[in-house]
Amino acid sequence: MPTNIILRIFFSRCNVPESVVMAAILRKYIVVGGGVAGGYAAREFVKLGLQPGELTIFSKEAAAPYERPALSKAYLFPDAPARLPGFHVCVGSGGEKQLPDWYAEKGIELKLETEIVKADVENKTLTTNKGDIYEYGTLILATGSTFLNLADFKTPGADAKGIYYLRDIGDADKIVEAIKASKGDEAVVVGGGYIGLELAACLTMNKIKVNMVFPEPCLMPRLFTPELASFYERYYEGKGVNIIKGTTVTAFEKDDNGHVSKVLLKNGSSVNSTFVVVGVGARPLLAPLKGLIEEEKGGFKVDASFKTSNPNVYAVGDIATFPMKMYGDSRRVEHVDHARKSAMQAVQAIKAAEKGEVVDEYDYLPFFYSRSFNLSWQFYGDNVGETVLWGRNGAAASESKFGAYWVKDNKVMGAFLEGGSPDENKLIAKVAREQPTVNSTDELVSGGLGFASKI
Ligand SMILES: Cc1cc2nc3c(=O)[nH]c(=O)nc-3n(C[C@H](O)[C@H](O)[C@H](O)COP(=O)(O)OP(=O)(O)OC[C@H]3O[C@@H](n4cnc5c(N)ncnc54)[C@H](O)[C@@H]3O)c2cc1C
Ligand SMILES: NC(=O)c1ccc[n+]([C@@H]2O[C@H](COP(=O)([O-])OP(=O)(O)OC[C@H]3O[C@@H](n4cnc5c(N)ncnc54)[C@H](O)[C@@H]3O)[C@@H](O)[C@H]2O)c1
Ligand SMILES: O=C1O[C@H]([C@@H](O)CO)C(O)=C1O
Repeated sequence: MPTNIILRIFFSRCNVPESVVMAAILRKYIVVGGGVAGGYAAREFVKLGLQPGELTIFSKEAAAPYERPALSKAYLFPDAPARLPGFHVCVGSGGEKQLPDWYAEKGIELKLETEIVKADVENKTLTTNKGDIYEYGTLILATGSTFLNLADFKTPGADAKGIYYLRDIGDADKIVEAIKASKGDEAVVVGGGYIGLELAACLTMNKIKVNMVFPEPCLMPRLFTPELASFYERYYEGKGVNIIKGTTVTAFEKDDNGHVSKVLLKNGSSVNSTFVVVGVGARPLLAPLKGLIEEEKGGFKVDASFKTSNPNVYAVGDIATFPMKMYGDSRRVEHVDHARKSAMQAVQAIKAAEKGEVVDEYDYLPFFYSRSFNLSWQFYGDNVGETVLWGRNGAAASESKFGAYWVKDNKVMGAFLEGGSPDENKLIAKVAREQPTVNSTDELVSGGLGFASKI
């Protein structure tokens, strides 16, 4: 038994408080969560000046921070799949690859496979699952999200073997093994959001017949309009994906070994399948600070520098509900671009505060994207108001570019582009940022990308 635990048992019997027993390890900065935001926060600390021993990062995962988006894309490719160390942060945004040695060289303590299980914001301490107690000067929470599990919805048979979820590299490795083991059986992908879209493509690329099941009338309902969705649905069907819309899974049947054998649907039909991937949404991970910090819209409420209701605690990435300056409201965003930028903003704010300075408010332009098969789309801004599609027929015929603008009160609020080059994507980002006024939507339809190039 480790000495600290023996000591704790001894002192607890003498009624001595734990905080007196355990000398806390003091750190100027602590980051809880070694995902995307954790990795980008580390880089920003180094950039702005960090002394060895000032920063500890805790991660439940065994791998140093990596670019999570790769897991539902190149990690699952049949040929030349991406593997670590190839996609450690910050390569996803064109930065240096931070291997574990990078953290050691910079004097950063990277505690992998270490979960923070308890927090005390009054004494500014954190307790790890190994029983160590750390005391922070400033804490950055970057714990991200976890997947919603069908077992949480009490779907019968949801505990069957052969049902997979995807959040981290361990999950991705299980899917890779299942792909290798699959012998011509059909797969079911549950959910028509990001995971559904990207996993249906990856499994198909691995020559697995995919049935996609989702409750909405069209794919990617969070963003796509029915017309946009119909292009992607037709494209996927052309690749052999069977799309089953407007229904959900009611139960999974198992074989004698407890392995999934059949997926039963609410519409009365069923699919014989031994391989199921579920992507039905995510839930932000607020533990172990839940209850200790003010919440809003399901996340920790932060100001424009990502400071929470506790002045020593910042929250970034998926778990932060932040003021969206452009739209005058507050939002939580579960996308990588925001994870990177919010982490950088928080570190800049922390360092500025030490000098009695303040940073500019976070002024975020929402940016979402996905890649699957030979498709690649980007969206910037706010998907509110009327949607104006351009170039759509050309796209269906030749895979040439097409896009959409969202217009509200005569202002272009959002812009979408399929198949854009980096420069073209910058053009649509500019439109969403500048929100130009349009008198008639005709100029958007006829102008297409040309409209964006004039802004
Ligand atoms: C498969 C997949 C693909 C994606 N693809 C895209 C994409 O293409 N484009 C896009 O914009 N977004 C994408 N996203 C979303 C994007 O990856 C997330 O928004 C982003 O990773 C959030 O960063 P984060 O640092 O807040 O959380 P995460 O990157 O999830 O990191 C959180 C880390 O904290 C750890 N942790 C949690 N609790 C504790 C604790 N108590 N103690 C210690 N460690 C803890 C977790 O294990 C994890 O390592 C994808 C997400 C997934 C799951
Ligand atoms: N390219 C990207 O940005 C990207 C890629 C992968 C994952 N992610 C992130 O990972 C997280 C998880 O992604 P996701 O795709 O699971 O979430 P999502 O919110 O994108 O999609 C959830 C989908 O689940 C479906 N659904 C909901 N309840 C259901 C039910 N009971 N039965 C069947 N289907 C149901 C719906 O079709 C819904 O669109 C999100 O935070 C997402 O932003 C992002
Ligand atoms: O942002 C991203 O980072 C990874 C990859 O580019 C890292 O090499 C990926 O697939 C993204 O979409």
